Amino acid sequence: MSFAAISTEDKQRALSELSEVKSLFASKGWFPGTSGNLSIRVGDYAPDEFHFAITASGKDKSLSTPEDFLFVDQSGKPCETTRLKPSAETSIHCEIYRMTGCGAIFHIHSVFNSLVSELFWERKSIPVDGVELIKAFNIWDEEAQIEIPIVSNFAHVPSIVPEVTERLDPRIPGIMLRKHGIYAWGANAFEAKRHLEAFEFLFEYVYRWELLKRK
Ligand SMILES: CSC[C@@H](O)[C@@H](O)C(=O)COP(=O)(O)O
Ligand SMILES: [Zn+2]
Repeated sequence: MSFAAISTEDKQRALSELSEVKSLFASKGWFPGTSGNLSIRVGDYAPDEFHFAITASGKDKSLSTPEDFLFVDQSGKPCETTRLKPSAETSIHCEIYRMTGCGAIFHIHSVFNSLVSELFWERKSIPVDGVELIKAFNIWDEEAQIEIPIVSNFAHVPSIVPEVTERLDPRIPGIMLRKHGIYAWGANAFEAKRHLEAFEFLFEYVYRWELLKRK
């Protein structure tokens, strides 16, 4: 499906959902120092052709302006003429959409997600054992145990992508970048938000529990 074939209503809906999520996450302090990026897919999906709206790079994400978002294609190229630059991390969004066919991807930096990414770096994943909020990922096993993958954080963002390809676990709707932040996704914005909120709760839990155990 070409970008032109996607209805204006669908594009507008994606932009207003992004705007709503951005304000909410900003109110939680989830975009310190212009960090973080958000995207929502529009139109039909095929692994080799899809489109999504994404936050423009380097903006103060606690503000609402007419220049907050732009549309890009599956290779991260803008779909329309614009002076806006897509997020510096667009290639990671492209790869997650390509691999999962999801509908929305939200990325934030927080102190707890950065701490646990380093705490468990040698293990290459963050273990979570039997915490109720694992159910937010649609994992309903009694005392479920999950591992959230951690990948390297390189200054050259495209170099991060092959590790995402290798480590993404279809059962877990998130991947952590070392000492950087979490990417969470879902079928739509509602689900991606639920997943991100659950991850952040679990990271704080895991961090505090590790400290208690080590006392
Ligand atoms: C300003 S520090 C954060 C950035 O380096 C990056 O990790 C980030 O999340 C935001 O980049 P952006 O290009 O605005 O999407
Ligand atoms: Zn980031």
